[in-house]
Amino acid sequence: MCSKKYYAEAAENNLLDPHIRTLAAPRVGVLLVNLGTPATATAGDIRRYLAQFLSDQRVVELPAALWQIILRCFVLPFRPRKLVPKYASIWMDQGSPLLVYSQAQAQGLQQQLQAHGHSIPVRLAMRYGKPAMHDVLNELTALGCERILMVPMYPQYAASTTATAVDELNRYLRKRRNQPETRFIKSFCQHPAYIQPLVQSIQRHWQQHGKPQRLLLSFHGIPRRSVVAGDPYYRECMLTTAAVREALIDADVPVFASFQSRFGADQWLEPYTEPTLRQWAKEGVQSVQVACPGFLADCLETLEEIQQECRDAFLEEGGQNFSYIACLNDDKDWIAGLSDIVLQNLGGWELPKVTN
Ligand SMILES: C=CC1=C(C)c2cc3[nH]c(cc4nc(cc5[nH]c(cc1n2)c(C)c5CCC(=O)O)C(CCC(=O)O)=C4C)c(C)c3C=C
Ligand SMILES: [Fe+2]
Ligand SMILES: [Fe+2]
Repeated sequence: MCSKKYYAEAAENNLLDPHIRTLAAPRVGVLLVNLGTPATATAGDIRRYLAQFLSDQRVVELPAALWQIILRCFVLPFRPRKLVPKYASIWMDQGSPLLVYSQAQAQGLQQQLQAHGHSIPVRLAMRYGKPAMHDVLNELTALGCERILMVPMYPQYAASTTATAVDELNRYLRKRRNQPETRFIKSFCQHPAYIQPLVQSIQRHWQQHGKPQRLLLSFHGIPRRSVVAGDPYYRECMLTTAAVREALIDADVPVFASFQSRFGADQWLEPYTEPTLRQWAKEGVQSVQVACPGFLADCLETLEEIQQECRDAFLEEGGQNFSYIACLNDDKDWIAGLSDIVLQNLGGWELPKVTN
C-alpha cells in the first residue's frame, strides 16, 4: 500500500489522532473500594443503602426469594428508623465518617505515590451507594488508565466484603469492549506495612491514656457457617491478632480477639464483643481498651457500637475505665504503609513518572 493511501485511511479511522500516544506506557490507576454508607442520616437514605447492601447474595446467603420477603417485610420497614439516631450521633460536618476517612486515604495515597515520583490517579469507590464503582471505573478509564489495581479496604478477606467488590469489578469489565487490565489485592492481614502503623497507633494511645489491663481487638463478625464453608476470614483475623500480640509482647498487656455487629438469627463468629466486655467487667477487670483492626476507617460499627454501646455495657457491669482506639483513618504512617502495599502490588507494571 502506498504511504499516501495508508495515511489517508489511517486518518479516516482516527489512527492519527494526536492524542494517541502509541509509545507511551499504559496509564495505571488505583481504585480503593470500601463498603458504602448512607448519603444522609435520614430514614429514606438509610433504607436505600440497606436495600442495596442487604440484597447482595454475597452478604446474606439465604435463598433470594425468601430473603427478599424477610428483607422487605421485616427489616426495611423498621431498621432504618432505628439507625437514624445512631448515624446522627456519628455524622461529621463533611458527611459519613466512613466516606470522609476513606476519601482522605485515597487523597493521601495519591500524594504519597506522587512523593515517590509516580503519577498515578487514585480514586475511592463504594460497593454500595456512592461513589458507585461503575462511575469511578468510568472516570479512571476516561483518564486513560488501561491498568487498574483495585484495593478493597479490608485487611482480612471475606466473601461478604472483598469477593463482592471483585464480582462488581467483573460485572463492569463484562460490559466493556476495550477492557482495562485489572488486578486486586486479596488481603494484607499480616503485612508489616499494615501491622506496624496499627501497633504504633496502639502505643501512641498508651502514651496518652496509659496501658489497660486488657486489649481487645474487635473484628466485624460474619456467620459461622461462612467460615465452615471455606471463608478464610476467621483465620485472617487470628493472623492479625497474632501479629499485633507479637509486636506488643514486651508491653505485658494481654491481647484478645472478638467479633461484633452480629446481624440476623444465625450463629456468628465468637466470642461476641459486647458479652465479652460485660463478662470481663463482672470478673473484676477494671480497664480495657478496644481497637477495631478490621476497619481502616471509623464508621457506625466502631464509633457507635464500640465507642458508645460497648463502653456503656462495660461501665454498666462495673468496669471503671474504657477507651476506644481510633481506626487508622488518615494516619500518616498508615498512608505510607498503604502506598508500600500498593507499590508492591503494582510490580511489573511500568509506572508513569511525575513530570514537572
Ligand atoms: C470490615 C468488614 C466487614 C464485614 C466482614 C462485614 C460483614 C457483614 N456486615 C453485615 C451487615 C451489616 N453491616 C453493616 C455496616 C457495616 N459493615 C461494615 C464492614 C463489614 N461488614 C462497615 C464498614 C459498616 C459501616 C457502614 C457505615 O455506614 O458506617 C450494616 C449496617 C448497619 C446496621 O444495620 O447495623 C449491616 C446491616 C453482614 C450481614 C455481614 C456478613 C455476612
Ligand atoms: Fe457489616
Ligand atoms: Fe452494628
